[in-house]
Amino acid sequence: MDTIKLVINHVYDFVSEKEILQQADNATAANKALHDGTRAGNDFLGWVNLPSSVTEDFIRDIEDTATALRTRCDVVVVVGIGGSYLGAKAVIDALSNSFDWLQHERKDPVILYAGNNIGEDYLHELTEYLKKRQFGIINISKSGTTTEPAIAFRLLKDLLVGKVGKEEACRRIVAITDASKGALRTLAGTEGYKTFVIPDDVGGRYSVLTPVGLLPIAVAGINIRELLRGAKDMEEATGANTSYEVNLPAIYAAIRNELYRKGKKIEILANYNPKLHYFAEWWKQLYGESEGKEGKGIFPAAVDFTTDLHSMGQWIQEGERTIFETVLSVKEPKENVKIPHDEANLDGLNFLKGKRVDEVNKMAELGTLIAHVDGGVPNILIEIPKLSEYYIGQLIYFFEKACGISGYMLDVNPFNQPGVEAYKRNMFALLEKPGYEAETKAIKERL
Ligand SMILES: O=P(O)(O)OC[C@H]1O[C@](O)(CO)[C@@H](O)[C@@H]1O
Repeated sequence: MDTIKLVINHVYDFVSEKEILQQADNATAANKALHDGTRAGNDFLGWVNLPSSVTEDFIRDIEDTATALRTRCDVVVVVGIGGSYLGAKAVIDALSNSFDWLQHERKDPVILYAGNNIGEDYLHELTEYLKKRQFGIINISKSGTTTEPAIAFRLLKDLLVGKVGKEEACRRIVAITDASKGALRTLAGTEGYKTFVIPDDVGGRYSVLTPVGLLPIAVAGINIRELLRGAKDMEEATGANTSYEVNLPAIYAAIRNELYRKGKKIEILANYNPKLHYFAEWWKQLYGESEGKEGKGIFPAAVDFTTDLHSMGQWIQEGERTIFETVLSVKEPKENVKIPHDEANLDGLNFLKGKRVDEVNKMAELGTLIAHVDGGVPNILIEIPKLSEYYIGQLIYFFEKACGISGYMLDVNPFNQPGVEAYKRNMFALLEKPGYEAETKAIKERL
């Protein structure tokens, strides 16, 4: 299999090859536990064999539903928060034209997002824009009760029904939720929306290869078969019996845990391609919710280079030495743009004339890697041959698998997120939600 590559020699000044090899048993046992279901969170392991268990009927259903939405709508709004939108946005942004929404003669609908914040102006501006568009909605919530998407959906549904009537609105709304529980499942049943199920044993942040990610991605005109093929190849290459030396997620998980033990408490995911910005946002949720608990866990941060070399670059080079970097390096861009000659040469850059822009980017990448390692920042490099459905599929499964292994190596349950409830309880108490009377009284006394 042609594959993404893991380059680890730039951590050797901080973690030796021997120390990495010493983690073989630990990492392999953690990987095996994900397959055998013998550790905490074993009711959330549906993602492990997901790519290889997808059926042709399922893919057709997704593709047909996507075609129906594409036929009826110029704009499709994906309503969801956290794992219910980040995976789709990560893949769509990685594989689309950066100026997609400005293209006039489009064959694919514009994909917009709502329900991932409670910004009043955002919702107003979105609904104003949609008034003039033929739009549809993919409403995604595993629990079916999350406040942010529920508020956005109320507004968008009212707008759509008012604009095209109940019957046509029903054809343009798809609900993706739990098989039987939650408000969204009930609503979809009453209204007769087309629905897809988020499997019980797949948590939100591991759900990009379920309808949660696949439907919006297919609506955007991206080939989900290739995405799944990439993920499936990575699933096969990282099975329970794969030996540690060639099991990329196991090695990545082991290194980051060794670095953490040595005081590297923050991992910065860096990219040199602006299309990967949201991939890092997806990754941040995956690792942050999975590992940040019981007073433990690497803090996942992200930067877009070279943009952020002109802002965060100073901190990374010379700030507190508690960080390491994982760099996403795309080998081959899709296009070929050469730097032109300039007669006046006022910027002194004629020495670059005729060179590809990517050559400059690659030298910035290499120069940064050397500088950061010299400055005490270990670097892990993930080489991606090109931004395609196939390699993004590999990368998704690679990071999911590594996250499960890493969480088990850290000795936490990587599949729960109890801490997220704290803000919700306070918000509901402050909003005087029925049933929260005691909490309302208690919190108001603290104000
Ligand atoms: O799909 P739901 O149930 O609306 O949840 C959305 C997100 O909210 C969280 O549950 C945290 O509150 C995430 O884990 C999840 O991805």
